[in-house]
Amino acid sequence: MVIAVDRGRYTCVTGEGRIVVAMTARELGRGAVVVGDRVGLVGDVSGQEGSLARIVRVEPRESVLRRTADDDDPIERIVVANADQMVIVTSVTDPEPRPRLIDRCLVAAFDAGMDPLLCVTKADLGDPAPLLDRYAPLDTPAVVTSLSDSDVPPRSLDELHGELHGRTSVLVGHSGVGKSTLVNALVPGSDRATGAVNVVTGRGRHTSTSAVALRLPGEGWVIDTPGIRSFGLAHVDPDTFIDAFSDLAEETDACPRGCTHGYQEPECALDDAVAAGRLAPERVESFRRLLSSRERQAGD
Ligand SMILES: Nc1nc2c(ncn2[C@@H]2O[C@H](COP(=O)(O)OP(=O)(O)OP(=O)(O)O)[C@@H](O)[C@H]2O)c(=O)[nH]1
Repeated sequence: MVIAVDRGRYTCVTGEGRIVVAMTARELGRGAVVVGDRVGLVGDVSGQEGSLARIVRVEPRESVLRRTADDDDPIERIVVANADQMVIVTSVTDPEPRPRLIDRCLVAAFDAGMDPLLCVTKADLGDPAPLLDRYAPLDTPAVVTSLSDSDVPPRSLDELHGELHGRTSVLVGHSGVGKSTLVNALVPGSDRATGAVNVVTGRGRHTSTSAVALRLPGEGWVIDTPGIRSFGLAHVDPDTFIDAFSDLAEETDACPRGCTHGYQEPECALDDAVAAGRLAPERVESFRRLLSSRERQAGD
């Protein structure tokens, strides 16, 4: 399994737990291997210092998390392969929660076939309830954490450990929400700032812009990703956005045929549901905003 990628060097962990650094065989092409990939290695797989193996095969992926930098960006990046859970990390404050980014992550998780988990951090700095309430109508599980010095040991991590156990979970979120802090608490000694990437570069600082996978104590993997500002969805058909808004999707059964549920729809059942108090207006607004921000393009 590939656990880190940095400047053409791929850090892999073998079935026996050996760390092997590899390059890719030329015929695989550039960018063919990402963190989370299961690969076939040949050559020097001793893992000894200075050794370099070669990746000659990438096993079929069970899932692929993609994103584009912007909604109109044709270049699609694969963030990780083979993750089965997306942990959407968002802080109560500092930085403020960004529901539109959360919604985008939910759409991306749905598209990739991953189970979403909401992780609300920095609960010591404010009340997580408003954010949790907003997402309560979805069936998305949520955990709350607070890792301040005054809350030692952080009891709340038990619940997160439970949700991550035995799974391959990718953490996504805006820069500064506390992903690295979480990883350091979840994987003792991981020293995220100098983590697996250090093995590759020999440098003291985490300089990679790609994801890094860390083995959880017990069973499972957690994959930390660099903080993101946006989650472009150029690769997702807007007709499927509604599927990630399961609270809204139920109501749209009553919509006229062909209704896109967007701002301009005269008879959309979402408006009736808001008027009747069954849906929060901000949830519908969130969905419509997302829909309108993503103009239709050829191939949708
Ligand atoms: N009060 C409080 N501060 C926290 C908590 N979690 C993280 N922080 C602080 O928030 C800041 C950002 O945390 P990081 O873990 O570096 O955030 P990140 O999401 O990894 O950020 P990027 O590396 O930019 O993606 C640090 O100063 C942490 O000490 C928390 O639960 N409570």
